[in-house]
Amino acid sequence: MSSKTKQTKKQTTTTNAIKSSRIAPNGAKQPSLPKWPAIQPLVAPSDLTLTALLPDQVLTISRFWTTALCKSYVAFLATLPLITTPGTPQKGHAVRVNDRYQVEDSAFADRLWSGTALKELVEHPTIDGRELSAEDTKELWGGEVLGLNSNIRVYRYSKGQFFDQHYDDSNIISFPTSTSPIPIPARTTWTLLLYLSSPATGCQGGETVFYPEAPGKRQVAPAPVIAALEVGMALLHRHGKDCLLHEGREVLDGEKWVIRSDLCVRR
Ligand SMILES: O=C(O)CCC(=O)C(=O)O
Ligand SMILES: [Fe+2]
Repeated sequence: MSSKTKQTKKQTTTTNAIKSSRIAPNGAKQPSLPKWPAIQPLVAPSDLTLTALLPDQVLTISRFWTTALCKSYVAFLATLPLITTPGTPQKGHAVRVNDRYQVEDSAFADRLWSGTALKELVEHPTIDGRELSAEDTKELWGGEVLGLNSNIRVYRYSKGQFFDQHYDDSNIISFPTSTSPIPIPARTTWTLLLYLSSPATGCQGGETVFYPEAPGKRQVAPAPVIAALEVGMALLHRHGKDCLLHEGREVLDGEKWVIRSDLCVRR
């Protein structure tokens, strides 16, 4: 078999999870979208809360997705055409060794936002039992939150793979809405990581570690903050100019699956 035929064969086997290609209003062919499974079963929003792993910087939501949902998603995500990132990164980018899949999917971003507890928890946050005022909420997220970035990223780290120390950039985007053909000018302010794996699914290592800065020149930096993997846990951390140096530690055994997006605020 020639390499071309091989490639075609591979593509047809991997596109089963993906809808056939779309045509944009201007007639341009757009890449196809995954047929994401239903986001259920879920825990009721009233049974979930935000916890500060590092106040004002790193927040988590345990059981954001149920174990059953994570399991069905991992089975689905494994059918997507994931691409192994090169070991040598672009200039200025962190060494990131994992398999990843990336897609612009505003409909899925919206399901992940309003079809789960996330919208409620972000719009009316209670952190460690403390309810935030509307003003504090706006300050926390860096503006009026519109929803999630349609840039959806899926990561699979196998044994030996990791994401070296780096900062996440804030991005300027156009936020699509169903109510208007004109998108809203927006920017991303916080990274969302949704963990689908943990030691309970056979994944060892792979923790996300944050390195807080020393409060002053002559002071020592606080100890690193370690987010241990938990199936179904969502983690939000500030990015852009307020991003802490962080990394995804090497996976020592099993696989680590993550879905990534970002919070978007009105510009
Ligand atoms: O996978 C992780 O633990 C970290 C991922 C990350 O830092 C990123 O997506 O920018
Ligand atoms: Fe990051």
